[in-house]
Amino acid sequence: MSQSLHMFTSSRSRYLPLPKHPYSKPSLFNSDCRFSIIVPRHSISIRASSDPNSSPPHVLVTDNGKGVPGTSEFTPAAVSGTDSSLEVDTVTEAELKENGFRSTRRTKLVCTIGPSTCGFEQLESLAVGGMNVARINMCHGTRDWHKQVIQRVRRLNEEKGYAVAIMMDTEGSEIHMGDLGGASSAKAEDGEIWTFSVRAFDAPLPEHTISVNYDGFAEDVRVGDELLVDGGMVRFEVIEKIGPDVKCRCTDPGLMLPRANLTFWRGGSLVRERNAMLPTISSKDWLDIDFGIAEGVDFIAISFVKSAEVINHLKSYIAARSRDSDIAVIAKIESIDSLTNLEEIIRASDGAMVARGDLGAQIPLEQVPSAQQKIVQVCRQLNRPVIVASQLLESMIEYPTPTRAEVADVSEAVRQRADALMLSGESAMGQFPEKALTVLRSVSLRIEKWWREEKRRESMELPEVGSSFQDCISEEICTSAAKMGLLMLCDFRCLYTHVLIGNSKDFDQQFKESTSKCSNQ
Ligand SMILES: Nc1ncnc2c1ncn2[C@@H]1O[C@H](COP(=O)(O)OP(=O)(O)OP(=O)(O)O)[C@@H](O)[C@H]1O
Ligand SMILES: CC(=O)C(=O)O
Ligand SMILES: [K+]
Ligand SMILES: [Mg+2]
Repeated sequence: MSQSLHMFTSSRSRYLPLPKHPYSKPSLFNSDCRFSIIVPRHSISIRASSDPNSSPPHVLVTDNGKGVPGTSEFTPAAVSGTDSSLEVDTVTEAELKENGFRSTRRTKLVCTIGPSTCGFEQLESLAVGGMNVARINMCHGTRDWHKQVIQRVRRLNEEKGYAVAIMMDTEGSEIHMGDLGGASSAKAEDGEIWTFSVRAFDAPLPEHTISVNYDGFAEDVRVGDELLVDGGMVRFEVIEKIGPDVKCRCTDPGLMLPRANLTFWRGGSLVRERNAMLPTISSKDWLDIDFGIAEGVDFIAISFVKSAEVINHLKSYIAARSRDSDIAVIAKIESIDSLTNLEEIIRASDGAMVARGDLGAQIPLEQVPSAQQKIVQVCRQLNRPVIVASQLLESMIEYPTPTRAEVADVSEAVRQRADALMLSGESAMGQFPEKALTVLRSVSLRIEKWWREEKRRESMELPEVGSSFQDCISEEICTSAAKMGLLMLCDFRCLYTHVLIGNSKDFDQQFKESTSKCSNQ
């Protein structure tokens, strides 16, 4: 019975912007929402909760602690939060003032921070541009470098009233290249012969040589295999094995970046030899996780998750390390195993990421869009926030405008109801990080508006209802109750916002309209 409430809350949740205290830890996701409107003789409390540790997700609207209020006449007096004062962050407030509640963006935006964006002013520009989460990728840079970024983001929040969260992304222990001996990139030309080796080299590396982090690489690979760098951005064919060295001929030229991921394919399938046994969380990752806990990051994203077990393990580790920590664990779906165990992984996690970069190196590229759709759908059904990541605006690393295809891709992710979109290289090392963020923001807003205009909000599929007649009745009642609750929540939020930003004269009118709308539903 609770399943349909659960489902409905999650499907609508993205459309409910969260009230935020400027200094509170913001949620990625829009379904944990509690606030009260205090008006003379009434205390209207609205609570939409998806806390997996508490009761099943639900929406509760009460007046003076009882029932759902009817159409009584209220006059606005004050607005206050339940536990602490509730405010929206500066960016949301500016958006509200400019566009009003109906046009406030719901899709959260995640920016990977790298050399292009690590300065205080650059971070501030991203915050102004709507960045909700700053992601630091532990594959790159030192802990001191990341620590500085975290401190700058915290300072921005404290001094300027932003609510930017920090997400730390682990390296994971999949096979990847070394750091190119300090070079920022290496160009492989068509037909060139390169050596991939598990030997340890002193910098600089011999010409056309790449070091590989996985000791079993030379044994696992076979002559004739296809070697893909970064999911196929550059391709090689294995032509010879000489002890620890593997000689390869470049078949698809391109630019290789430091620590790029490596996969090898045989007869059209990904080869998963002993490397499938590599731990999801490496010893370096555990040290990074300790660092993240000590720095109080808001999210830890785990790369190459294979099963729910690793998520549970990490969650108990975090709980043991810091008793009242509320670090959320995000499962990155980027391996074949994570697709196989999708539901149990998402159930165990606080959210998921469709990490299309590595996913596209593990499954054929043409299967990535349907995998994305499936992951987003499972997240909606299990009430977990989901981030769509990688190559959303890849061309904007170099160019100031996106391609039409990229805009269509961003639109599709929003249309699928992803909770958040992520920039990677575009913001980490691209030439136009702010422009890329503007594109994400404006496309998200446009598609959300389109949804509202098309009145598609209701069309989310409900899970299979029980087969017996009695079960159906319960489901129907629950669904209707949830719809009503959410509609009210939406409208109360609207009223709340108007009061908050000083536009309270509409309060009475709007309250009457919204409550009568609810009672007509
Ligand atoms: N902290 C950093 N320092 C230097 N370069 C960085 C940093 N973070 C990201 N980058 C650059 O931006 C690119 C894209 O970043 P991204 O976080 O997507 O990494 P990735 O290497 O593709 O791995 P992942 O699969 O973890 O996303 C990287 O390849 C790297 O060149
Ligand atoms: C984000 C990430 O890890 C990927 O796309 O592979
Ligand atoms: K990573
Ligand atoms: Mg990845």
